[in-house]
Amino acid sequence: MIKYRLEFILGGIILTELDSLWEAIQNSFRQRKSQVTFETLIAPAKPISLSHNNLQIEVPTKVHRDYWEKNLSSELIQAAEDAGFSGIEPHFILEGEFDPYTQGQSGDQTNFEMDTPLNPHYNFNTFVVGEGNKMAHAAAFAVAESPGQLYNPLFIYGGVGLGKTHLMESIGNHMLELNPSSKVKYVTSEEFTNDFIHSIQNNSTEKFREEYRTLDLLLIDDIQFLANKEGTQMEFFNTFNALHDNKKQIVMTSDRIPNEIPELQDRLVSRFRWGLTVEITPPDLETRIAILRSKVEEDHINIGNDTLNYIAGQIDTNIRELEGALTKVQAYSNLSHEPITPHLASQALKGLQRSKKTVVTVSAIQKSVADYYDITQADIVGKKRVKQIVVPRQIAMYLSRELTDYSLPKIGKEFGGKDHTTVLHAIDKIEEEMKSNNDLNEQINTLKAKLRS
Ligand SMILES: Nc1ncnc2c1ncn2[C@@H]1O[C@H](COP(=O)(O)OP(=O)(O)OP(=O)(O)O)[C@@H](O)[C@H]1O
Repeated sequence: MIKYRLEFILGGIILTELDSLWEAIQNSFRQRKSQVTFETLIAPAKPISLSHNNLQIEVPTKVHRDYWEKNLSSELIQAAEDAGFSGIEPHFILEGEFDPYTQGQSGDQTNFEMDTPLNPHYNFNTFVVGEGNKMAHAAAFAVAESPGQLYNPLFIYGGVGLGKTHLMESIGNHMLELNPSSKVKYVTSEEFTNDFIHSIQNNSTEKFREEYRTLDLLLIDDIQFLANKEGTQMEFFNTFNALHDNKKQIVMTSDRIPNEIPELQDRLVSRFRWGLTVEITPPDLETRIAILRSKVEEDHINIGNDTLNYIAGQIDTNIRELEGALTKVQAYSNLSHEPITPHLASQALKGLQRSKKTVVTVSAIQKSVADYYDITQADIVGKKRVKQIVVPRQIAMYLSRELTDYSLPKIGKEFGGKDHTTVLHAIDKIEEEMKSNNDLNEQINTLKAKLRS
């Protein structure tokens, strides 16, 4: 089961996002439910995988599944959100129902054979096209129709929760629809890294290469996390070349353009720019309303246009947050037994400030801080220990915590793979210094204002 987890190997210690999420969910239920409920109905559930907000949970019986679906789902989503994982979608699977072989996955210990299955919901039909994503959508569709022929690689970049993964997986699903025997693989760059590390540990690099270099379509998500990973970059370079030489399609996503990815080898940067680089920008109001409308129609939820307009007006950047807001309103209505109206939505979304945090990306913060202190973004995410760089780096970490929803480990990763304790230490240092240093307060306020404008 552990094979399906997202693993982050840091100096021999394996931390999983899934573990920390599950622990937070369990703690929340432990506090709020009676001991007997917890032990009988909650504790037997086991997390299986977390992939792009899709949380798969295994339960032993149908009774458990019904109970989780009817009584615990909303609380689970809220507990996850409180722990910094917004927009989690739980799926419950009966024990024994999940068969890795039927998922096209082998049962041996070699991690690279464990593909993350494509999410069937992520297809072109469910993707709402608007001003901010129409170019990316057109390019993705063209690539899905003629893989390897037009834009290779296709590089999609943009802020958090704007639909990069949805679009990328749509290419995979469309291609499989047109040609079911195509060999399609979706991985995050972290999964690629872990697969590679496992293949070295298991003396199976040949198998790894065979797996990756014979694909028709490689979808690789969040490529920015290849930053600082020399060995994996080299392997990816060779994988890229093998696929490209054979006219096999490569699609990548990132939160920034290739040359802004810190410590990415120049030869990779130049290859990433061989094809087409397209941006997804935050949706305008009309698109946000259209996304909400399509979601309620799909889920057969009865919500009036005035409420949808209200919700879309409240969340103006991140589509994952937008979907989370809709779920929150529904949950609020279910719990209070009141119909969904704009007034109820305003009550349900009272604590919205958290959502608005994600307006700014960590990369934008790093860039602003670097510009402000006249150093480079690479300095900010690098390892240099001189004071002129260390303090701005700590300020950037502090602002990342203040202005985004990122957890400490996630912030650490954005800063060249630093440990979460380093991030915590930086934040503590800045907070302490701010108590007595007016200049620093002023600088931080200026940066905040700039980033929020
Ligand atoms: N244009 C769209 N139409 C319909 N749904 C969308 C659209 N864009 C995004 N979504 C939905 O918003 C949610 C977040 O999208 P997705 O995970 O693809 O974002 P992302 O850009 O990959 O985020 P991250 O940067 O965190 O990886 C998903 O549930 C997705 O289906």
